[in-house]
Amino acid sequence: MKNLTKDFGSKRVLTGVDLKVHEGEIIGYIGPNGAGKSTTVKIMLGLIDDYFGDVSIFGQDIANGDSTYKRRIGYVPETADLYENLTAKEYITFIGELYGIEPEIVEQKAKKMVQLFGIEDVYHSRISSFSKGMKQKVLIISSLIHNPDLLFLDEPLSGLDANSVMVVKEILAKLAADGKTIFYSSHIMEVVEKISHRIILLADGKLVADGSFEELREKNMEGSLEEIFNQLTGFDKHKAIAEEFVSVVQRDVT
Ligand SMILES: Nc1ncnc2c1ncn2[C@@H]1O[C@H](COP(=O)(O)OP(=O)(O)OP(=O)(O)O)[C@@H](O)[C@H]1O
Repeated sequence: MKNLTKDFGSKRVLTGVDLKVHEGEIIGYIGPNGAGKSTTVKIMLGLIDDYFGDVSIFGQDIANGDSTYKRRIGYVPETADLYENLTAKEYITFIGELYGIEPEIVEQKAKKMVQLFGIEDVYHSRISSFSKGMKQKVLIISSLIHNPDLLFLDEPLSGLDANSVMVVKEILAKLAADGKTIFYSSHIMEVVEKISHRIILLADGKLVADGSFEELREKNMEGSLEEIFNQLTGFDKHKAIAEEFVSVVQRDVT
């Protein structure tokens, strides 16, 4: 991205973002609510096209009208509209076929991936009957079924149990070792700290930090990523806010 700038009406939500990402990197993509993370991801996915600046993916300017680069991208959105009337099998094979995979191949892959995620019992059930974690597994499988080179994950572990979290973390490490590039957006700093090779912090539409966790710590920032996040975003009021909030909760309601 070069000088990426985006306005929604009169509001500037991204201001001159410059970013170069390499193959095999797991990028912890973090920032306060409303910082502009989803907006940058949507621009890279081609879902928002009226922006200023340049965005190139796989060496190609995404504004050149050729959208074939999207075939090499996988995406787990924070909130997804799954077609819940479909069964897991129908949904995953539908997504796979949209990416141009042969039906027999997508079915074989889907069956095996569902089995590895421990949801084979509900493979033929409608997604509407699934728990949150089961839906999340369907989303993760769908994002990977076409073996993408670039992955955008927004709170991908949401709703997953502790065992499944371990499996997904291992999958991401393995994919990155195989040269896949992963944008990992999350507000769970402990996980971002552990899995990211590089952490990028966006605040108020600007890039305010970029480096490995160790590099961020060396730059006079102490403690965990959560504490570094607090320092970089100038936030130290959590206790005062919590106290005031509880005092409002406790006000008489009669
Ligand atoms: N379609 C839209 N129309 C107008 N404003 C928008 C639109 N989409 C996003 N915004 C604004 O752009 C800013 C950045 O939003 P964005 O969703 O990119 O933030 P985010 O970093 O992903 O936040 P979160 O962590 O809460 O998901 C916010 O001020 C938001 O209100």
